[in-house]
Amino acid sequence: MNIIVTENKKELSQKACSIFESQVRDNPKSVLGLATGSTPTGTYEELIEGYSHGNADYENVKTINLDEYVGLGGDHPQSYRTFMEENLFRHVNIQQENTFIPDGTASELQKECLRYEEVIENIGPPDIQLLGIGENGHIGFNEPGSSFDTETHVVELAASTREANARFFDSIEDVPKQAVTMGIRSILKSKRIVLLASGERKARAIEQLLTGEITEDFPASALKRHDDVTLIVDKEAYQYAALRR
Ligand SMILES: O=P(O)(O)OC[C@H]1O[C@](O)(CO)[C@@H](O)[C@@H]1O
Repeated sequence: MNIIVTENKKELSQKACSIFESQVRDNPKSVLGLATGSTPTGTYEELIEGYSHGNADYENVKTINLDEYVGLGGDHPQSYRTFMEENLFRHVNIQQENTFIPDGTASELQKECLRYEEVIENIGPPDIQLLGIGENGHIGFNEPGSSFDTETHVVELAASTREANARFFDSIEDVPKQAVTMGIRSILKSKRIVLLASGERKARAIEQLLTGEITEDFPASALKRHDDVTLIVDKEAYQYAALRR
């Protein structure tokens, strides 16, 4: 795993942005795997800023997102579709029909999972996948204990994940209990992976990722089985790992 340690989240976001912009400049028809959560928002801000300076053209880019809450339609303020529209899509010249996110309101969720996996097969796999990491090591919504063999599937969210994400909702009761997420196997299909971690809150997870074993109890550890992963981590998130390396 290639590791880039930055001073702060701003620098982390700039590094991630420049990797994604290079990808799009090198291949204007790139397929980008995208993530939600608060960590990548800085990267999206940098991409929007870069777009305004002509750094990259998204006209022919396609995007595939990791996950969506079950029960939230694309127009729900907390859906990941809305998150992506607000944080990136509507600010660059990406075509709406080129953006793919699971449908959390599909009446038959199992069919939706199969359909989404076909999207990954047919449109993707992503040339590059952006990932955040949960405090418990989750990637996408693959919680500890998830099989490394899963493709897109429905998950029950861990209480800790619902608590962590409650800040985006009026109350914890409003946080959905399930999500549709790309599985670990789907994520590992990406050609390159860029994992971001920022802040003290992620320091234990990064320590475990870099010093622990590969285990389904810590989903992000599956990334060690991929041969092109870049971890961009700020000093705060790297602090415990730094002591042990
Ligand atoms: O970047 P954050 O908000 O800390 O979230 C970390 C991870 O948690 C999720 O938001 C899911 O809870 C992931 O999408 C994200 O990678």
